[in-house]
Amino acid sequence: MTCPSCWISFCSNGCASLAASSSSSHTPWSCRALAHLRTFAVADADLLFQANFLIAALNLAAVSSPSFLRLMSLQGLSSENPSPETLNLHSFISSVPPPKGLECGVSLEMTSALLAKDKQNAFGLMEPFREDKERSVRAYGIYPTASFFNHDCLPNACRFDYLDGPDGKNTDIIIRAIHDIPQEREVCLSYFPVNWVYADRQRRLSEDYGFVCKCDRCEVEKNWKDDDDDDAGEEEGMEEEDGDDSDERMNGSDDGDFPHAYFFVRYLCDRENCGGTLAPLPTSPDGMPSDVMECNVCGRLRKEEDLDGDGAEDN
Ligand SMILES: C[S@@+](CC[C@H](N)C(=O)[O-])C[C@H]1O[C@@H](n2cnc3c(N)ncnc32)[C@H](O)[C@@H]1O
Repeated sequence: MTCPSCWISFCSNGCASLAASSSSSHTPWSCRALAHLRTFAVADADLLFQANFLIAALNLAAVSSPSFLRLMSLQGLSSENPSPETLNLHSFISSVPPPKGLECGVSLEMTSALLAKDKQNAFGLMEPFREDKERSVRAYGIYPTASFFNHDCLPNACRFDYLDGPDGKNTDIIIRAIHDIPQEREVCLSYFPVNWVYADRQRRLSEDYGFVCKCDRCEVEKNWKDDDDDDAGEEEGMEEEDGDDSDERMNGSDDGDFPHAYFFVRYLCDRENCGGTLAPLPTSPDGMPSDVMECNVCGRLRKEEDLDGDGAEDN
């Protein structure tokens, strides 16, 4: 179903009327802004996503001031030297009359801060996994509570979503522990697939999140030669590891150069082109932990005892 004013598509009439309700995403203001966006020369798809984010964020100021303030409280500051893309997006958004609640207009500082919050906090919900095709992002969302999770290149929790699952249109995300987490240990996610090599991880963390990662894994991998790095996430490299001593390696007590082999063998999905992370299904209603692991990308289920030879957990 297509909105006749801005030409945005909805999956059904119900979805369109929900979006058009007074407290939701498709208000008269956002419809006008989206129509204006169609006439504005936006250079590429990434800028278009960001322009859509700015419209959704500013619309939030009109429909729910507490939600907008919550968004503004998330990590991500305006830049002192805005990029040409930020200037371009600001020139678009400031050419739309501001929404209710922001009558004094949208400053360059606010545009820049909103874009930083988007970059540092948005979760990309992916289209369903297919072995023969690289997945692309299906939707972006900001989940302000989940935004508090910091990153670790060997995370102890991971995110599941079921956007195209049996319930349909389910935009919830679920964070599950990958293994038992010792008391007082921080719960961390990986902001991208765990099998990315050191250089790619550092680049993404520096460009999009503004920090240099010094986690245990990076401290080991920064000393690897480039060709070692290329092998890090590949199955051959992992399969060469002997499962019997991998607990010791995970604890860093081995002087080998792949102390995280245990994590890769046990918690990385080995399905072709998947790269997902495995975590146990939720506990049963009577509190019994599940021994079935689910992949957060392809959804494959596997019994814990089938994952490796020793079946032991170190935490
Ligand atoms: C989604 S937020 C995470 C929560 C944030 N630390 C907070 O207090 O609101 C992402 C930002 O947290 C910081 N961050 C996350 N993981 C980090 C890490 N391992 N080391 C340093 N900073 C990290 C970076 O500033 C990053 O841009």
